[in-house]
Amino acid sequence: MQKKLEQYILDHINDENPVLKELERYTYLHVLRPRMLSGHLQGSLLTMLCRMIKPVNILEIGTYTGYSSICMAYGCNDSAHIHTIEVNDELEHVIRKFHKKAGVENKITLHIGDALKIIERLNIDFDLVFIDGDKRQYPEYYNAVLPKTKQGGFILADNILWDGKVAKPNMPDDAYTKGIMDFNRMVKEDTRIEKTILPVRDGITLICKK
Ligand SMILES: C[S@@+](CC[C@H](N)C(=O)[O-])C[C@H]1O[C@@H](n2cnc3c(N)ncnc32)[C@H](O)[C@@H]1O
Repeated sequence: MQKKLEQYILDHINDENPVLKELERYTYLHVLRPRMLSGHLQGSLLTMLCRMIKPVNILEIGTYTGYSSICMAYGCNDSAHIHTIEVNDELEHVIRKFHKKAGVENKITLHIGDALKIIERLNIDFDLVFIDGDKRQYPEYYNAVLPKTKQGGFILADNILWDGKVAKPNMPDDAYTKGIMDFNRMVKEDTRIEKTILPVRDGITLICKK
C-alpha cells in the first residue's frame, strides 16, 4: 500500500527533470549506496522550499552525487549561491559533470573535504542549510551551522526518522541511530529555534532560527 501511495504521489507532482532522472540512473548503476540520493519527491520539495524561502546563501553538508544540490539550485534565482560539501573525493567528477549538465555549475561551489573543517573556514551567513552528511555527526553539524545561520534563516535535516529506528521500543544503540537521536533531542530542547518534522521519505526536520 505504501508503495502504491508513493507512486500515486509521484504521478501527481511535476515530472522529474531529465538531467535529475539521468543522474539518479547513473547513481544506481555506478555508485555505492544509491539509496542515499534524495530522489524525486524529496528533491521537488527542496526545489519548492527554495522557491518559498528565496535564499541567497545556501549550505549543504553531504553532496553525494549532486542530486539535492541541483534541486535546490533549480529553485533559486540567479543571485543565490550554494556551498556544498562532500568528503568522498571519488565522487567529485560525477558531481561536477552533473552540475554542468544541469546548467547550475555557476550557482554552486563544491568543497571536497570534511564538512566540520570547511564550515569553520566559511565566513558566510546562510539563509538555508541542508544537513545530509554522516548521521553520527549531526549534533556537531548543528552546533557548527546554527551560529552561521541568519536570524529567520532555516536549517533542514534529512533522515531524522532513520528508517523508524528512532521510535523502536528497544532502541538500537549503533552510532548512527544514537547520532540522529541526540540531534533530535538537541533540536527539541533548543529554545533559540522553532521546529517541526515532515514525515517525508526518511523524515526531514525543518528548523527556523528565531
Ligand atoms: C545521504 S548522502 C547525501 C545525499 C545528497 N544530499 C542527496 O540528496 O543526493 C551523505 C553524503 O555525506 C557525505 N559525508 C559524510 N561525512 C561527511 C563529512 N564529514 N563531510 C562532508 N561530507 C560527508 C558522504 O560521503 C555522502 O556522500
